[in-house]
Amino acid sequence: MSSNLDDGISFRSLDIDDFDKGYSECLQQLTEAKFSKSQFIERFNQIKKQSDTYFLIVAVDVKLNKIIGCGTLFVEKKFIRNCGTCGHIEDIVVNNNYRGKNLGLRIIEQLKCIGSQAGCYKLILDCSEANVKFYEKCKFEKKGVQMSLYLPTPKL
Ligand SMILES: CC(=O)SCCNC(=O)CCNC(=O)[C@H](O)C(C)(C)COP(=O)(O)OP(=O)(O)OC[C@H]1O[C@@H](n2cnc3c(N)ncnc32)[C@H](O)[C@@H]1OP(=O)(O)O
Repeated sequence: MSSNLDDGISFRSLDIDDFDKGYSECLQQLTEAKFSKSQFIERFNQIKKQSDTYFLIVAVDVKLNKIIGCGTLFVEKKFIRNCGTCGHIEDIVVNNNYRGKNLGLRIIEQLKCIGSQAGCYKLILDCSEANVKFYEKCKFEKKGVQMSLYLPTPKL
């Protein structure tokens, strides 16, 4: 998966070299996302083994060779809906300096396309009220209520 309109931004799958291109820094504009290079490589390799389940894409400023946006599609195989497949959109972020140029929209378009090819009957996501308008522009509609329960995580 790779696409490049003539604006110096390319879209492609996350690569093992992307730690050095600012993947963590990009994610830090969404939430806490500090991890070492070895943690990145370990997690990257775990994800890579499930290549029909995890689709992580990045937007790259080609001139700077720097990651300026990213997004994830997680594909869930279900029993309901005739053993249907549901896509979960996660961790969408565009670098501050590149917002408002339709990059977020283009990341979502890429994930929609991947979801469609993976046979998803729907794509769902959780977001804050502040991002509702953005996702409506991406043709999502408000449905249901988001609920969370944070669990104590074991120290590894
Ligand atoms: C499932 C999740 O991951 S939820 C978490 C979402 N990510 C974050 O909150 C991280 C911080 N925010 C960001 O990274 C960015 O602001 C994003 C990803 C939400 C949007 O990315 P951008 O590249 O700036 O959005 P983009 O330019 O593609 O906007 C598309 C349209 O939505 C509109 N839009 C974007 N954000 C907003 C907003 N917060 N409120 C209202 N409209 C918005 C734009 O004006 C544009 O409309 P237009 O086509 O009429 O001009």
